[in-house]
Amino acid sequence: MGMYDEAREFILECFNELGKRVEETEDRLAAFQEEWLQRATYAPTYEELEHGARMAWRNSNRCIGRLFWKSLNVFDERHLSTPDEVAQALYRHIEFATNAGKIRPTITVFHPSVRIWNHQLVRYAGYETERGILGDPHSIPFTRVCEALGWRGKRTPFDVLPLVVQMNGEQPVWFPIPEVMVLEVEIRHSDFPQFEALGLKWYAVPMISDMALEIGGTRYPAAPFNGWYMETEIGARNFADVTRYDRLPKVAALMGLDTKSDAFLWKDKALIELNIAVLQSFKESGVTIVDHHTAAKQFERFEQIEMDEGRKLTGDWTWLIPPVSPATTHIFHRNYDDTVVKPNYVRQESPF
Ligand code: HEM
Ligand SMILES: N/C(=N/c1cccc(CO[C@@H]2CCNC2)c1)c1cccs1
Repeated sequence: MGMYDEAREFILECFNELGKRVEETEDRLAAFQEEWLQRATYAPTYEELEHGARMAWRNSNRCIGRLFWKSLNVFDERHLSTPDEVAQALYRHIEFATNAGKIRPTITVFHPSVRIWNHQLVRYAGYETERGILGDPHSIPFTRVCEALGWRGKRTPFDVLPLVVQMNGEQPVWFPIPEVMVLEVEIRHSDFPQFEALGLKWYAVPMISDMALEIGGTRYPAAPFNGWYMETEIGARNFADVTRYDRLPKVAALMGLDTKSDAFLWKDKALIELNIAVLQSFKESGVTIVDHHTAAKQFERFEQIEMDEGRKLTGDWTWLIPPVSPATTHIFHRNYDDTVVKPNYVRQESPF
């Protein structure tokens, strides 16, 4: 479908969902057609951008957190034209979304010529050293890019990477994130005092900055969005994956588990306690987080509401099931139509 039709169809769907009167819709369509004749492009109004960003979340097949799609906070920063202004808007996003731990799901939309090279606004650096890998292995390529641009990491396991902003395909510019702006949670476990000795911590707010927002055929390559974490993302993947922080053996050791045979299910015991530790620590620190059982129940309510409101639910089962105890959720026992509906958030090729 061409851009004209995609834009027209979006305006019709958006105005219908917003309960606009026929006259308003006709006026908007006339204005859109006039603009199309003049410039052959479609620039959503703020209202269309706000509702379009919310529809895109509602259409994110891999997202278990979609129940709250209507509450997304939308900042329109499409008028900014310098890297410094973009950096300031990103600082404002980080502070507003973090909200001292009471996390607010938020998106900031920049002009189509802006590109943010970070995978997430806050993420830890990764280094390959003679004595092995330090930090987050997933960040090794991007950390190299940051150091090539002049940034220098302290080489701790948790160095917060700088923001890297590119305008019009030009040379990217890096900006440090003030430490005071980055809320982090130290991981402890009430039943295992030695847990603290692992020195584990994680940042409070996941803010994806490398996906494009597509609305009515218009693409925004820089549209960072955040929600809050589901604990398994940190406890079962970031800390547990062998290709990430790989901490299960250390957790098993402090729990005094016998790790000589897989059949003792020591990895499974360590995994559960690590996820309990993440949940306890975030809750104790007053930082919003959701467990995978509650998240699945919220998603079930989302499924029901979509049915009630006459929309066809789409989803990607392989991502919707949690990585811990998936078969204890309703998601595991049903299937989902993975059709891609627009507006949506789409992956884009790496800029480096
Ligand atoms: C409010 C709390 C939220 C929770 C708990 C949540 C949870 C999740 C989880 C667990 C994943 C899978 C991530 C992975 O396995 O790596 C995911 C994917 C995703 N979420 Fe959500 N989410 C939330 C809010 C949002 C918001 C606000 C947006 C956008 C406005 C969003 C858009 C997406 C997208 C696009 C994906 C797929 C990413 C990809 O394909 O790489 N989510 N979500
Ligand atoms: N809780 C979250 N989790 C994620 C949501 C989307 C993507 C990701 C990270 O995806 C990476 C690529 C594949 N797994 C890690 C994590 C959110 C981030 C932003 C809004 S909610």
